[in-house]
Amino acid sequence: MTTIQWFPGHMAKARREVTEKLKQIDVVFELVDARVPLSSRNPMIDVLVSHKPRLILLNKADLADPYITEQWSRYFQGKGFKVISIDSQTGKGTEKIPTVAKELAVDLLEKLKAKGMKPRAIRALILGIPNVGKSTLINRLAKKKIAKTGDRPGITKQQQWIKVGSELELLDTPGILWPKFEDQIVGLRLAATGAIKDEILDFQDVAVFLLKYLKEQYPKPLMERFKLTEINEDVIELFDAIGRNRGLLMSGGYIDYDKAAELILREFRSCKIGKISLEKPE
Ligand SMILES: Nc1nc2c(ncn2[C@@H]2O[C@H](COP(=O)(O)OP(=O)(O)OP(=O)(O)O)[C@@H](O)[C@H]2O)c(=O)[nH]1
Repeated sequence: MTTIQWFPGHMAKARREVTEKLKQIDVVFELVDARVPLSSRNPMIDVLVSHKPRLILLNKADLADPYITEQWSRYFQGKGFKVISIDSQTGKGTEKIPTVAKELAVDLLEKLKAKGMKPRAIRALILGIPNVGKSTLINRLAKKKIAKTGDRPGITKQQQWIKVGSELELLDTPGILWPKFEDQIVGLRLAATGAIKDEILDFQDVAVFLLKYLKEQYPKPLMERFKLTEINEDVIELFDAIGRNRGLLMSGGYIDYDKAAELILREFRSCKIGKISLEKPE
């Protein structure tokens, strides 16, 4: 996971670097987390890449609620975007990317043709906030390990194009942009997915937020995973029940809330509670 601290200077620099990269490319692949598609978008993305055709990739779809991911696809399509839901780890869905990229660049290809030029490969850039899966997707499309997790704003390296089939080329370094910070709920959603480091937000707060959400939206999977006989309205009671059932006790028989919070977050992130989305379209 990234170590970037997004101070204003770093944001300005990331923005400059992305603007520089955009000059070389035809289409943008905006990568978001399918569990939190709006919270995991950069707040300035629409302004920054307004002049480029864009494909929205709902990544980590293997972890998200398929029914809600479908709703998100329709939501973004309704806003005029092309959308594909993908799992970059296994590659599921990624095979559709070259064809959709070509559809997006149709105007460009027409222009080249009109000028009597040969059609060339479409050039794409992957753009997203930290930890959303940019490197995993680049490696998947390249069919080998290319992107290092050390590729950070500020570390200059020779950029190269990766061939993805015969009609698509991908910049081997992604564009990294900062997440939204202004909204507490956005921060909690990002923290729950692991996009924000656990030291930044109190992880007990994050676990409480998650548990409140799960008890409202996913009571059945929650009960099954933690062998609960009922969903208690009081979150502390829920913590207690989970802690007791898993034997997370301190001396004196008190529940170890730190351990219980850690467990809830870990099991959510590793999909053990189920395929869960933390955000729904309005
Ligand atoms: N389950 C699942 N995990 C994924 C997927 N894509 C990426 N990951 C995991 O998410 C974590 C972050 O992936 P990276 O590819 O390092 O993300 P990044 O956007 O390059 O991150 P930064 O380098 O911090 O900007 C890793 O643990 C990946 O294995 C996916 O589609 N499904």
